[in-house]
Amino acid sequence: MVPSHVMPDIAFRFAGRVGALDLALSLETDSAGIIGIKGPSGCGKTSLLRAIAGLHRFAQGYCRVGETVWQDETCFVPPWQRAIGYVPQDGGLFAHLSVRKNLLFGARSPQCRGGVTWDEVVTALNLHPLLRRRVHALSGGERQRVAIGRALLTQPALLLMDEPLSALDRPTKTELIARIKLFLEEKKIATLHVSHDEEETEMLCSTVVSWPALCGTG
Ligand SMILES: Nc1ncnc2c1ncn2[C@@H]1O[C@H](COP(=O)(O)OP(=O)(O)OP(=O)(O)O)[C@@H](O)[C@H]1O
Repeated sequence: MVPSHVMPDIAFRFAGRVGALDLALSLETDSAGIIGIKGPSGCGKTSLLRAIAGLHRFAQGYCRVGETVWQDETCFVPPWQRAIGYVPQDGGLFAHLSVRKNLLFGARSPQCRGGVTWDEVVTALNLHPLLRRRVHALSGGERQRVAIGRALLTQPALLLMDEPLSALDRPTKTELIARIKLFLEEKKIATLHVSHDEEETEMLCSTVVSWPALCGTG
């Protein structure tokens, strides 16, 4: 297994308003690994992932992954130019397309740089039986596997996962977590993972950051 210290480090500091909340968040890591983010409902975890993805712009922000700066006082890199794989809470799949076409959409992303192959992703997430299916005919857990696969195929430097396994039963989830963890570590994909399931977080993540530790330091 490849040690997590070879993954790119992450540094961010955001401050600003989301809805009725004033948020100040910061985190700096020497080695990113798979970082779990815990916190009460509504504290801003999704907003944080959206800010890192470039989908929400805090009034003040700084965000760097490895050597690459995505936001600071002088620059704001648009979402499509960030090497991000984002798995939103609802999966964000295209309902009118097949699973194969959803996955290909990730693979065709302009941020592709190689490293993660189609076969590896399809095998790791056991997507072979689903490839011809339409998204609207999938179960919630199947959709989540496809959403993770699509995000991985974009060859992300940073993977953002928001409740990615919430629709899975415990045995399936346990098996999938082991496969995903191995995959992310082998491919050195730094990851931020949000979940209310403490067991999931404990199994998947190398580090867990609680919301109070993230807040008030920005
Ligand atoms: N587009 C929006 N407009 C206004 N308020 C918003 C918007 N998005 C989120 N909020 C508010 O910002 C706060 C943080 O929301 P966010 O979804 O980031 O929290 P969360 O920690 O991910 O919650 P959960 O664990 O329930 O998913 C909440 O009070 C929410 O109501």
